[in-house]
Amino acid sequence: MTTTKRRTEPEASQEPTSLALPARNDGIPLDLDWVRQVRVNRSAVERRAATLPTRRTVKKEWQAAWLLRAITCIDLTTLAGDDTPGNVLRLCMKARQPVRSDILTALGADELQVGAVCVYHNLVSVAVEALQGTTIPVAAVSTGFPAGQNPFAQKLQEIEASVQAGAREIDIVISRAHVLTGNWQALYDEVRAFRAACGDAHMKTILATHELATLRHVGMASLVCMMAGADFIKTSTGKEAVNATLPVGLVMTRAIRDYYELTGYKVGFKPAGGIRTAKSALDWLILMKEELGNAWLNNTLFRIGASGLLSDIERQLAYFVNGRYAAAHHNPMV
Ligand SMILES: O=C[C@H](O)COP(=O)(O)O
Repeated sequence: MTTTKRRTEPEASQEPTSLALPARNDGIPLDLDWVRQVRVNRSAVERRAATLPTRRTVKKEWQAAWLLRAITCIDLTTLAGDDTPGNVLRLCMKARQPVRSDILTALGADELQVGAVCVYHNLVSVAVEALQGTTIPVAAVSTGFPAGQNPFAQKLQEIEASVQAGAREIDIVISRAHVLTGNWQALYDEVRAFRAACGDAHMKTILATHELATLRHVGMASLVCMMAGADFIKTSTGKEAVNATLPVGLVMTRAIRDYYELTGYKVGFKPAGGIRTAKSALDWLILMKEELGNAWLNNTLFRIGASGLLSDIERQLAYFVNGRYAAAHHNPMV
């Protein structure tokens, strides 16, 4: 993505030395000139995305270390019609101890936990209770997830109810119609209102990129959502026909870079949907390192939304430790 804007004074410290939370993105007034300047060269983006997985070879103990890092960035998710308090409880147990202790010990790793547990609103209180005594936040999908076709007032109430129930992170969906009709002011106002309703809860803004028609729209919507105060921008609900892809990730991370260079705010990135293999988790980590640098390689600025990824990562770690794959029942998901 190319834009011509640049921040005039670079921030003094570019790389964090600890995992202290970055300053929250307060947003800025809607800058329509900047939004309209966005251009995306689709074939260049696709070429670059295709080379990303080949740019770094991460093997052996380095691969194990990267996979452990990936686990700490997972928003461990269940968003199914047949979710019950029981399977959310089991998911929370997994979130507390995502990898078998014998494998962790063999890797010389400390205790490990995932980035968050992500559920539908009605199961927030179950997850909050199950995670008591940990620092793992509960994230709630909201605003008429996944289609976002509920009345606006109802969307605000849903956010407020999830925050009230203890969700510390809210994954909202945008109205795709605002993007498809070029109504950037409406998108800005909507996301700004969602951010106000979130209060202290961090807001991840789901673009549902596959439904935005073009990569340019993805870049424009990313910018508008950040201007409106998104703490994270997120690719997909996991329910679109195509979910997180590297070309979309490239456009969104470059929008994050442009926004940071102009405003000084670090906005996080969350690819979600269809990410199921350890190999793909490595690809996403490589994208983050290449496009945004080490500052974005931790769970304050990077999450992977996934329901099935952890099983494969645990399987690969077991292989690294034991030299053979464990049977599926040795690493149950829930
Ligand atoms: O936000 C997370 C996604 O809904 C998870 O999608 P997934 O089930 O394809 O991993």
